[in-house]
Amino acid sequence: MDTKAGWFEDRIAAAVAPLLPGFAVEAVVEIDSTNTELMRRARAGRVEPVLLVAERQTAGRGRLGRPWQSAQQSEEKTAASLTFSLGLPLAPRDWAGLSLAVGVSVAESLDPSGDAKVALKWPNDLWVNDRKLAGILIETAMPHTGRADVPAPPRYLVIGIGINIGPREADGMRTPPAWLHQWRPDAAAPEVLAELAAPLVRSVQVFEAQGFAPFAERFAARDALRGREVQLSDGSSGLCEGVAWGGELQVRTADGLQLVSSDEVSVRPRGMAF
Ligand SMILES: O=C(O)CCCC[C@@H]1SC[C@@H]2NC(=O)N[C@@H]21
Repeated sequence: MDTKAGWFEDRIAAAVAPLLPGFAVEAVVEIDSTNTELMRRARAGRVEPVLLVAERQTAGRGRLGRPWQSAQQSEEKTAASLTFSLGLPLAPRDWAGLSLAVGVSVAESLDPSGDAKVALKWPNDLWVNDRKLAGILIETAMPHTGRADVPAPPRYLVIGIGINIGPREADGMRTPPAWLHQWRPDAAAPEVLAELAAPLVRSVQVFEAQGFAPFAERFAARDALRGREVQLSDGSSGLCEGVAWGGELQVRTADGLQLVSSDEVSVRPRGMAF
């Protein structure tokens, strides 16, 4: 982990740290993966609330074991990607729909008016015109106290988010990229993080108390798949009827209405390759 202070780290400290009381805000130049680092810490018993931001990741990870490659950094003082993880202990009654609630929060921060058409592609991508702007990787660790008579704290949640800020090549991505500078040419990663960090923490707290229900209509308003023919990675296909109250995708196939959970399959609008 390269923690040498630079412009990026200074700006994160100045712009973001004051907005997140109770969280350690850490910015590093280079790391393997911000998610991997917070999961390592949690397994070692370090379960404090933290926001870890990296200017570069050398082994960024996406869902289903896929790599997450950040956009190429430019020569100027602008990070082409925003990559960070938020870690905190959490004890919701039900975890279903958490990644959707996180997506709603980030989409609303990046595009409050909806004019930029930032859409949510179930279960955890942000799209603009069917191009991937951002991805979300949620992981949890079960901290252990090492003593049978001492109850374990709630699960430690790690929310990793990668956002394309500047232009990037498709470079093997499954979905062609979109980037924030397409509609906000002057946006810089530290300030973007400052816009979305506090609403994200609030959203996670709302989710812990109330589950997915407060986010369901907001998800529906940005649902990229509802009303479209979709294909699942298990080969079946059908008409997407939006997201159920439990966060599952509803797909009407020849066999009837299927409730698809995110662990089972990937989904694409028909005609797009997996
Ligand atoms: O698209 C996906 O499948 C999810 C991508 C998540 C990428 C972010 S970048 C910050 C954090 N660290 C990682 O290694 N992954 C997440």
